[in-house]
Parts: sequence; C-alpha cells; structure tokens
Amino acid sequence: MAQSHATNACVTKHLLVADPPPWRPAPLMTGQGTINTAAELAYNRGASCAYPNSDNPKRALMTQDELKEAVAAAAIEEIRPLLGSEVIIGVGTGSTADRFIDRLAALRDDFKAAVASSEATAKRLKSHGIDVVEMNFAGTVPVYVDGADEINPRLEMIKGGGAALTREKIVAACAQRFVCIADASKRVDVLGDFPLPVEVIPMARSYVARELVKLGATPVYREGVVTDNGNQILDCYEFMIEDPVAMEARINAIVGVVTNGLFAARGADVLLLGGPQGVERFEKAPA
Ligand SMILES: O=C[C@H](O)[C@H](O)[C@H](O)COP(=O)(O)O
Repeated sequence: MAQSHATNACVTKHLLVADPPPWRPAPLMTGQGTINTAAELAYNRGASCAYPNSDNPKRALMTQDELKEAVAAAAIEEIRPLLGSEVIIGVGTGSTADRFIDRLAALRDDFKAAVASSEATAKRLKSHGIDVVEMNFAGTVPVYVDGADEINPRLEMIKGGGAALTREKIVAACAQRFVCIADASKRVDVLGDFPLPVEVIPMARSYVARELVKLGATPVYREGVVTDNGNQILDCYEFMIEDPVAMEARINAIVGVVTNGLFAARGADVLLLGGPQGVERFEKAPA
C-alpha cells in the first residue's frame, strides 16, 4: 500500500516496505502514476557527490548538504503531528541531525523539551532555546530523530561515526518511533562498508580487539577520541555483516564492550532518504 503527500520543502513519497523490504522492485505511487525511483538512487559517498534536482530543474544537481537539509525539513513535517505542550522528543547526533535541530528551533514553543543523544546535541539544542532533559526524567519519548552512517533495506543501521552510539542506542530504546534521516550515500544492501564502531571500557580495549579479530573484523583504535561516557572506540574494518541482529548481540556479549554501532535489534521505523527524486519515505513493515 502506498500513499503520497507534499511538504513545504520537497515531495515526500510514502512507501510501506514489504518484508523482506526490497529497495528496487518496490513501486512508488505519485500523483503522476507509479515510478520505480529507488532503482535510480545514486550511491556515492563524500561531500562532493551530487544528485539530479527534481525540485528545481534549472539547477541540475543537489549536493549532499542540500540533501541533508531536505531530509531535515521532511523530518520536521514527520514529527509535527506528534508535538504538544507535554511532549518530550529524542534528538540524535551528527551533521544531518544538526540540520534537524536548527529547523526544530522554530517549533520550540510547540513541545516541552528534548532528550539529547550527546553533549554536542545538548549544546546545540540549548543554543536554540530548547530545554534539554535527562532520559531518566523523560522515561519514554514518542519519537527519536537521528542520522545514520549506513542503512539497509530492513532499516537496520550502522551508527557511531561521531562516537555517540551508546547514548543514541539508549534514546532509541526509549523511543516509540525511530525516524532515520539520511542522504542517499548512506543506503547500502549489506552493512559493513562503513567501519563498525564499538565503544569499549578503556582497560578492555586490547582484549575486545582480539575478540573482534576472532569474529573476522579488523579493529582499529580511534586514537584521541573519548566518548561522552569516558570510553574508547574501536572501528571494525573489512567486516561485512550478513546477519546484523546476531552480530549486534554477539559483539555486545564480549566483556568490556559497552555497545556496538549496529542498530538492528532496534532499527529505524521510518527512513526519510534524500535522493535524486526528492525525499522518499520508507516505513518498516509491522512484525
Ligand atoms: O555518532 C554519530 C551518529 O551515529 C551519527 O548519527 C552518524 O554518524 C551519522 O552522522 P552524519 O549525519 O553526520 O553523517
């Protein structure tokens, strides 16, 4: 079943993803009929990538920054119906989430407060006059908006490129709905091209690294980085992940691991993906 609606910033297409959710064959319904836009998504990484601009044909290309702005705008429309004077929302970390925070400022009188998934996000929220409260105070949040480093067709993700994975996972666990915002460079069929971050207790770093090697990864210490929780990060290279749910649990079972950047047991519920056709909306099929 599919539906469509328009936002101020872009056309947002709604797609209910089947299980297993296919990227390519799934048709998108638009006012003009059915098209198969997912097959046309460019797959590039890096700030220099550009995409056809369907909103403004005179400007043929959209930069990655413009795509991030577009998905941030779409996320505002996504959460707007959920807001209210007693509502506390969850807010993620990273360059895409930052754009969402900047747009959220205009709505600061429409909700009570936010829970931040990092110190950096808390600082940015406060700079806009948005109240920030602890997760323990909020209890649960109706919605959590955050970016991702990779996302697959099941809306499972790798996160933690900015070292915020543990607090992000806590907020995600407490959220009734996880809305992922990402540009098309984040979309993959199999997770693992992006090195998987693992947050470790410092004294366990070498032990955890040896255990990760046994799992087939090539762990690299992210030198000079201390997480908001006072811990360290190992990034797992050359580690394609065929079964994200199983691997997430397996890595988390290693003594000394705080958590890893696989968001599979609790993936996203909604993906707002910025690509050549504007922002596409993918929704996880109910279990
Ligand atoms: O630790 C950082 C977070 O997981 C970010 O959400 C993730 O790295 C994506 O960040 P960005 O939107 O900057 O690509």
